[in-house]
Amino acid sequence: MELQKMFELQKVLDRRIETKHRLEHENIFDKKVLALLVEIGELANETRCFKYWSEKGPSARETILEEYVDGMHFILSLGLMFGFDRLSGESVPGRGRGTGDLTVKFLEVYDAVYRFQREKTAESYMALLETFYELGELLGFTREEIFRAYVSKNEVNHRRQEEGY
Ligand SMILES: O=c1ccn([C@H]2C[C@H](O)[C@@H](COP(=O)(O)O)O2)c(=O)[nH]1
Repeated sequence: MELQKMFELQKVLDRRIETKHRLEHENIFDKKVLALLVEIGELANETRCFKYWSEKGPSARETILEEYVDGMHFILSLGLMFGFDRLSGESVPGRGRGTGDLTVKFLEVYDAVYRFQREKTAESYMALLETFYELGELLGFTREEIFRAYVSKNEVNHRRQEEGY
């Protein structure tokens, strides 16, 4: 299943980054949370959904998808820190809430991140993953598309580590 495969790829990338940057004994939880919050902000910026003062439209779909999977990287990475990859099972059941206002959904995602940061429970993690998938659905991305874009960005991230990014 896609989610399980993404967790596997994320584990390999994270190990590589941690070894290269000597982070095996560091607690980088807060940095990962902040990195995720920044990625969500970058994604919101590309959609321009909240820019009521502007007439410019959103960025290209591909650009938005790439920002989305950057966020997915950090969500998976956070889950791996607590072994929640094993809990996620076969699939994340969509609550069918991938509809509605994009701005509201972004705020729900931020809320889910903060809740997970406080609680660090399997339940709050699954809620975060679900809300993030709902955001993806609202942006018009299928799970297959998300998976393919994730794999491709994961490869880019490996290359960047090779090149001393
Ligand atoms: O421990 C980490 C650190 C970074 N990334 C990935 C996630 C994003 O795809 C990308 C962020 O890179 P910037 O372009 O924002 O520097 O790096 C990880 O997967 N794991």
